[in-house]
Amino acid sequence: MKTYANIWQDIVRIREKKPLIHNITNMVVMNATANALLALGASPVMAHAPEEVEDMTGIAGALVINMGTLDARWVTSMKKAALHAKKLGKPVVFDPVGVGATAYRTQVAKAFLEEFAPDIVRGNASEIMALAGANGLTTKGVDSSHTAEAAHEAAKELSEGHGIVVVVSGSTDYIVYKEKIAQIRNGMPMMAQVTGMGCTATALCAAFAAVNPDYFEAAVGAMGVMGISGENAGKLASGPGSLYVHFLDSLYQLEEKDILKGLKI
Ligand SMILES: Nc1ncnc2c1ncn2[C@@H]1O[C@H](COP(=O)(O)OP(=O)(O)O)[C@@H](O)[C@H]1O
Ligand SMILES: Cc1ncsc1CCOP(=O)(O)O
Ligand SMILES: [Mg+2]
Repeated sequence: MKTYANIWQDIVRIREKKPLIHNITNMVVMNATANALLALGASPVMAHAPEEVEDMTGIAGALVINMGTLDARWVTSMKKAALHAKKLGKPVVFDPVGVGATAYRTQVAKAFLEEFAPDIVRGNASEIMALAGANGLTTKGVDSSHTAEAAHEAAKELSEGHGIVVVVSGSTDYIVYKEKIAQIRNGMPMMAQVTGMGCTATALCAAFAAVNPDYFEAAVGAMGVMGISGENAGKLASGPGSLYVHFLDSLYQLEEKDILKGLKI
């Protein structure tokens, strides 16, 4: 199957080009996602001042918009950066963290989706269902209370409605683009007990999108690499703390054979 070769080619490109990934992300995961991008081979920068986001997006290979710790000033920055990225044709990857938990998050996420049609949206099942659904669906916070299986119809609806790639993460990851769907069954359950793993998946989608203009393929690559690295880390970890450390090491040490032998797509 060609998928593994495409993924490996993208990893090689990321390691060679070290694309700058501009992250407007939440305060919980800044360090974790920067480390994961570095371990993969990309070059992260976290910058959210409205005075500089356009300049930063201008020199980046992709933009991550993550609404984990929202406030009004950050929303201004997110919109400015996204508008600029769209103008320049650079990929925008959106993580609607906690959408559905509060009216503010839901309003901001839906407005962002309508206004900018980000190239890739990555969320957990509850978030994708809340983003697609009527105003009624609520989420508990940032963790999912639904299975990814329950959300793939919602993902399809969002993808078709906005012409974007939608990723639902979980025990199986679903990557959806209109009528196309890929399922990845890598990873391990303890990944959900390390904060920032979802945000890391989103950041990796941006790194892959910076080197591969086929954003469906890019998202498949990112989720495959997340899952394989998580699985490899899980073999060495004794709890969430060591899982995180081994995850970074596994990402850094990825070899072609890990993709060839490990990818469950
Ligand atoms: N039960 C599970 N089995 C395997 N992988 C999982 C499981 N739960 C989460 N993951 C993986 O952990 C990463 C984060 O996903 P998830 O926990 O759904 O995101 P979030 O942190 O946004 O809630 C993804 O790469 C996903 O594939
Ligand atoms: C705990 C928390 N609170 C606001 S953002 C955040 C991090 C969420 O990260 P992830 O969705 O990757 O687990
Ligand atoms: Mg999340």
